[in-house]
Amino acid sequence: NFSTLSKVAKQALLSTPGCGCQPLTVAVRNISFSPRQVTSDASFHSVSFSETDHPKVLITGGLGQLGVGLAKLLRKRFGKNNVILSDIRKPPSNVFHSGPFIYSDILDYKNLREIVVNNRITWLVHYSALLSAVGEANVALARSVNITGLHNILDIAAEHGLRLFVPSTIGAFGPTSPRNPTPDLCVQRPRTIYGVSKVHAELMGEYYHHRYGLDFRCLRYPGIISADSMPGGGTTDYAVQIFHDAIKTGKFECNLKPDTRLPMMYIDDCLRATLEVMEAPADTLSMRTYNINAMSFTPEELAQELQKQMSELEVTYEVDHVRQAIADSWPMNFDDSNARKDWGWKHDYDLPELVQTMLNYFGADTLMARAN
Ligand SMILES: NC(=O)C1=CN([C@@H]2O[C@H](COP(=O)(O)OP(=O)(O)OC[C@H]3O[C@@H](n4cnc5c(N)ncnc54)[C@H](O)[C@@H]3O)[C@@H](O)[C@H]2O)C=CC1
Ligand SMILES: CC(=O)[C@H](N)C(=O)O
Repeated sequence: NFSTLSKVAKQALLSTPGCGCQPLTVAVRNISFSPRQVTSDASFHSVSFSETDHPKVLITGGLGQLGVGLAKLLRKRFGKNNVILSDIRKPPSNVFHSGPFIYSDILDYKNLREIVVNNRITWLVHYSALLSAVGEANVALARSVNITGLHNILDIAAEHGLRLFVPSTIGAFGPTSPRNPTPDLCVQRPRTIYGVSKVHAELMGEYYHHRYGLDFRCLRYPGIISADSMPGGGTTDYAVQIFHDAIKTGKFECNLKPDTRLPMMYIDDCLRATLEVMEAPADTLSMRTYNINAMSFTPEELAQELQKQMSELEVTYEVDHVRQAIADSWPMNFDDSNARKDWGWKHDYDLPELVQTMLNYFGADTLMARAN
């Protein structure tokens, strides 16, 4: 009946909107229109930039492929002690000694809140996630980390007036999206838990922005290629592994078909884009979620570019059907014209510069030694 229904509805309104496990505050539970203690001008009780010289940044999931590099870039800009890396894994000693590191499990709402409060955090970069291939291998964990964890992050950010960056991905598109090129706004029906969770993150972040004034910023990254950090279990991992195997053995077995075209980017471009969009004045952002891109290539094209310098490199193909199906549903080319127009996005690395930079990192000496 109506009275039971309205009791249930009231209960739902009064319960915690975020993690579902820890109440935000007593005040939150008495305000049905907001997920947090205060509304849009939340920053009055947190530290704003005008009060400090620099933002105080927390990076979650910081020990993956991208976090350590981002911490390095942000520390150069804002000072070593203003950027805290966090993860649930034990940091290698060089990372531990290079700046502040803290344990943080994004599924633990109270732990997150304690870190944000004790360190007077003003920017949150949320990198924790399970990527596309590992996500398919463990859907329950991916759902929990990528969706429940994101809810905690959104509520913490809203409650404390933080500027929040959450990366999305080319994987947020699916087989019914236009693939060549894929614009910012189009059908998004991904077929992986990773993609579903990232569309959810985009929509929730934008909803919190419009509803509660959360300063949410999101870039859809292409596959990222780095030399000094390994990818965490995605579909684009081959484009990193090929360099390691080429240098070590002169051979590479690719798990995608030779003509699988995907958007890609060198890590320095990706991290710079992240800093640039975080620093962009709010009035330059006509959207809160942007595609960014640098290049698009196939395994065959990448191998050919490498073979220009390592003519003896042998590439064979042994297709992984899970990864291939994912790649076949993703964009082939990414339209990032809005990012270029609104906040001046411009990539530095195309395929030849990428390959040269990666080979330089691994050392011309190693290559020479192999050639002789
Ligand atoms: N690397 C790439 O090619 C791309 C990455 N992205 C996004 O960028 C972000 C960072 O990516 P990567 O560094 O490559 O990911 P990664 O898989 O290398 O690292 C993710 C990190 O999250 C941590 N993590 C897992 N569960 C956690 C929990 N409960 N609490 C705290 N941390 C937890 C892991 O320990 C790991 O260090 C992710 O959100 C990813 O979706 C988006 C597109 C491309
Ligand atoms: C493109 C991504 O999001 C990631 N590298 C993956 O392949 O899962």
